[in-house]
Amino acid sequence: NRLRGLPPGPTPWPFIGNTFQVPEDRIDLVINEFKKKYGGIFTLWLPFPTVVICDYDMLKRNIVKNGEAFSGRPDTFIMDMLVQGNYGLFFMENNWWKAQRRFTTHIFRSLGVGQAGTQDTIASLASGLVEKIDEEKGDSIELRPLLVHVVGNVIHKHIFGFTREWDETEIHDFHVAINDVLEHFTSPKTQLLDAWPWLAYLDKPLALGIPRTTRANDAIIQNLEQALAKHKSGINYDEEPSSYMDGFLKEMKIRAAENALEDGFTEKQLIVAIYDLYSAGMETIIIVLRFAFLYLVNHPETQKKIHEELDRHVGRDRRVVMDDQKHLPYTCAFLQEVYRLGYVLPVNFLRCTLSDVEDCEGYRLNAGTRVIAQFQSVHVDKKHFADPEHFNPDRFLNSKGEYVRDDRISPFSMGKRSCLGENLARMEVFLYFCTLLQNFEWHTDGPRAPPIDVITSSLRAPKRFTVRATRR
Ligand code: HEM
Repeated sequence: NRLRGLPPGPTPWPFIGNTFQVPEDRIDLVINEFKKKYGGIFTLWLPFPTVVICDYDMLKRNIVKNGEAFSGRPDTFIMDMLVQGNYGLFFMENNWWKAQRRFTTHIFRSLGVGQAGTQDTIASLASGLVEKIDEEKGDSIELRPLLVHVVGNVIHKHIFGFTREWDETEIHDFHVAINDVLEHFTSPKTQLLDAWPWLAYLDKPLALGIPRTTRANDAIIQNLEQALAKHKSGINYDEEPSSYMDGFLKEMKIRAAENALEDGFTEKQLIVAIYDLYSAGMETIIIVLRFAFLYLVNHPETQKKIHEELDRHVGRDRRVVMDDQKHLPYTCAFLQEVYRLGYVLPVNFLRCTLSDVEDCEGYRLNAGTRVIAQFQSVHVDKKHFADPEHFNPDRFLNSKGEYVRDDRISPFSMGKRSCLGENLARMEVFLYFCTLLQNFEWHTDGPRAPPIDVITSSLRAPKRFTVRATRR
């Protein structure tokens, strides 16, 4: 590291670097250990030298203030294997990315994301969810499959223009397949393949899971291609787009007429962009909501306060809307605490520098250096949060009981590559959570609350747990 002018870090092994010192099921915890030893910036060889930035001020100074330089994504073996290159919204690192990101933000806004349109979609799905939970009559329930349907349907509606019924299986099938694809997606072991692609032949001994990943990936692509073919045959180009797919196809047509296809408006890009939106917009939100209910039943005093607040400001008859946030400080503080401890990505997606960075905390990073903006470390940093492992929403209320939004909690990351779906995700989490609390009292399923145990792979989620809900 010294020879290359990189920040210090644990000694790498030849060929494999630090790969086996950062096991994927504890990667966030190991990074926090290295932070104690090396500080807020250090180098891990995975197996390419990768600069990890995990201190709040350092993240602000570099990832945010020098955002453009830190907005690249490296080429990876896994993306080549799955979609034969850097397509889609996550991993595109070329001039297309800006145009694609701008287009997606624009079309989402025109479809009502962050506004009344999406709020209505969520409200209608939430009332279906309440009915489903009612049918259980206080019996033991696992929230996950129910959430797959309602959360999956929101992104499905925005992408395809319609929702699916409870007895249709498409959304659940996608959910199963995407979880297979994501199993080892960001694992340091998978990154070994970036340097040594032939290691793919050692799939079994290295437990890389490649056959399962490719099987699930092929099924997803095939389904999306079929959906696209069906959609194309029914589209009316003269109408306002009612879905992402419509909007994209219309944009393709306009650009073809103007001979301006250079920003990547192709069918291949459409398929992978939908793949990204669908996968990013489903399991992440489900996990946050599951964390919310797990903490809720572990801290019954919080449920009482949220119920009181909802009864006082919303009542039990009208539906909850985003504007209610102003009057629900405790609920907002509770959810911010859930976002703090229930971070969904154990390790952030890889970035790389697009240009030479002369001074990154005293080090010079060449263009193309891999970087991890590890905001999760800040969430549990003692310097920022007293007793960080303890779940305590009160930390986000001031002396007047008002909610204080805290920039140090950044579950959607920061800088130019921060989450594109943040508004949609925050809306879903708030509306689904509040609707379920407005209608039900939540209990542990058994004498003791389920432990706060997590499973970590590319995503970090609570282990399976069940709860009971009784009508209020
Ligand atoms: C609670 C839910 C969610 C969480 C915690 C989350 C978190 C994240 C994080 C940490 C990143 C990586 C940023 C980086 O590289 O620094 C990201 C990127 C992204 N997210 Fe989300 N996300 C969520 C929901 C969504 C939703 C609902 C969508 C879309 C509908 C979405 C679409 C994306 C996309 C497209 C990117 C890539 C952005 C880029 O590279 O320019 N996410 N998200």
